[in-house]
Amino acid sequence: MLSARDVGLTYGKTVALAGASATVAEGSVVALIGASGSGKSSLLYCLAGLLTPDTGEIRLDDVLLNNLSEDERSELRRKHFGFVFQFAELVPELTLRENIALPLELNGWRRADRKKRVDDLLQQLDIVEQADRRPVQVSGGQAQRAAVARAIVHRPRLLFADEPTGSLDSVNGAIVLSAMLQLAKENGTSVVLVTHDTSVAGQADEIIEMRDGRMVGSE
Ligand SMILES: Nc1ncnc2c1ncn2[C@@H]1O[C@H](COP(=O)(O)OP(=O)(O)OP(=O)(O)O)[C@@H](O)[C@H]1O
Repeated sequence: MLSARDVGLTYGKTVALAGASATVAEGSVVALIGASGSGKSSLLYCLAGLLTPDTGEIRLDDVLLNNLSEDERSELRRKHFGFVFQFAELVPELTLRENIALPLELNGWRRADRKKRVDDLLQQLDIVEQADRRPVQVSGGQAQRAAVARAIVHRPRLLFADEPTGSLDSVNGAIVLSAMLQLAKENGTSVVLVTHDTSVAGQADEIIEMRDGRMVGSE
């Protein structure tokens, strides 16, 4: 469904990706692992249409992402992609409930449908009591669970997660990860996950190990 072929990306003199390829099948969980600086996040951002590679192709079904305009790419992300980053990156002025509802507002969901969907997720992620607090008024694990809810609330086809458990202790990390993977499965969402943690990677359907900007084994 989503694929990168022979992707190259440089930042000035730094080669971040040197012919990286990857395929994400419908409904599967793919973990990107590898040493610091090996290009994991760069590949994730290229796959997600947040960065445009210098060379190579990114395709979603038959659509070549490289050829889309910035507006077309952001519409694709808004409708079909969800994102979880290491630090929840919620909007600080909004409550957890309001943060989670944001993608639904942007996608034009009706108020009653928004409320039902957000209430369901608050319950599934066990943050009902914190729903009307702002991010600074909840724990890191609760904020990250809200970030997972926000990433998946509009039932995206793809969820991109960059070290989603990296800022949490192991107990909270495990809770966030299992919630994320379970929700993804229920929604038929594929997941692309960058992680340093082998126990996290172990829960993926497929592991892609990066070294020097490409997949290990493809040199
Ligand atoms: N915005 C940027 N400007 C300049 N160089 C960058 C930028 N982003 C990444 N790089 C460089 O590109 C290379 C690949 O970075 P990338 O973040 O993809 O690696 P990573 O495997 O995700 O690393 P980490 O595990 O440390 O996050 C690194 O050498 C990095 O320093």
